Amino acid sequence: MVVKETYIEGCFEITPKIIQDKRGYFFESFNKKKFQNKTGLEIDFVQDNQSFSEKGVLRGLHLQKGEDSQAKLVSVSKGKVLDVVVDVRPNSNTFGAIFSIVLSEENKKQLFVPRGCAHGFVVLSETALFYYKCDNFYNKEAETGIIYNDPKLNINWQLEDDELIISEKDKVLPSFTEFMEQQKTTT
Ligand SMILES: Cc1cn([C@H]2C[C@H](O)[C@@H](COP(=O)(O)OP(=O)(O)O[C@H]3O[C@H](C)C(=O)[C@H](O)[C@H]3O)O2)c(=O)[nH]c1=O
Repeated sequence: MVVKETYIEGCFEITPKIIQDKRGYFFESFNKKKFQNKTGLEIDFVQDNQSFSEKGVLRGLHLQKGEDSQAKLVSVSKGKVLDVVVDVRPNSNTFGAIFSIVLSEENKKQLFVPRGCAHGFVVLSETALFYYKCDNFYNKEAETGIIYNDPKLNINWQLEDDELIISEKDKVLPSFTEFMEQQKTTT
């Protein structure tokens, strides 16, 4: 597997080694020892999630706060998404950095999203099956996030606004500025 650290500190792009034979292909979608050797991180994933979405669905930008924060290993098993990470860790050397990458059934790439980063994706194919591992449990009370179209972040989601399908919950997420203000009061 090839592991490259992105320009967000602790966020890694992972390309698994695909073993082809006459029957098809095989790859290790996660190997704790190899992951630790390549990233230097010892991760214990405790929850796996899957979500299925139609084209234009945008989920995010989400994260869980405080001790409920989650690192995620995200991938796409069917279809194609644009995956986006925003470093909102106040003390990070890459605070405010935005990294985006296409994850797809075809490229089989994975992205490791460190704790404390906001994460989201938009579906570019007709449908997409999104699969991810988390190193902390879901806690609804700890959920927070940033509105997808925050003017300061100015993320290019590659689709027009009228193509996007967004949950009512995500439509009222705070702005980046409001989110950072909220962080100050809770830490
Ligand atoms: C995340 C989660 C949700 N749920 C329940 C809560 C709702 O009844 C339903 C849908 O939840 P939500 O609309 O928050 O799902 P997404 O919009 O896909 O949320 C995810 O989207 C972005 C991309 C992320 O990175 C996060 O992992 C996660 O927030 O599943 C659970 O039961 N367990 C869970 O771990």
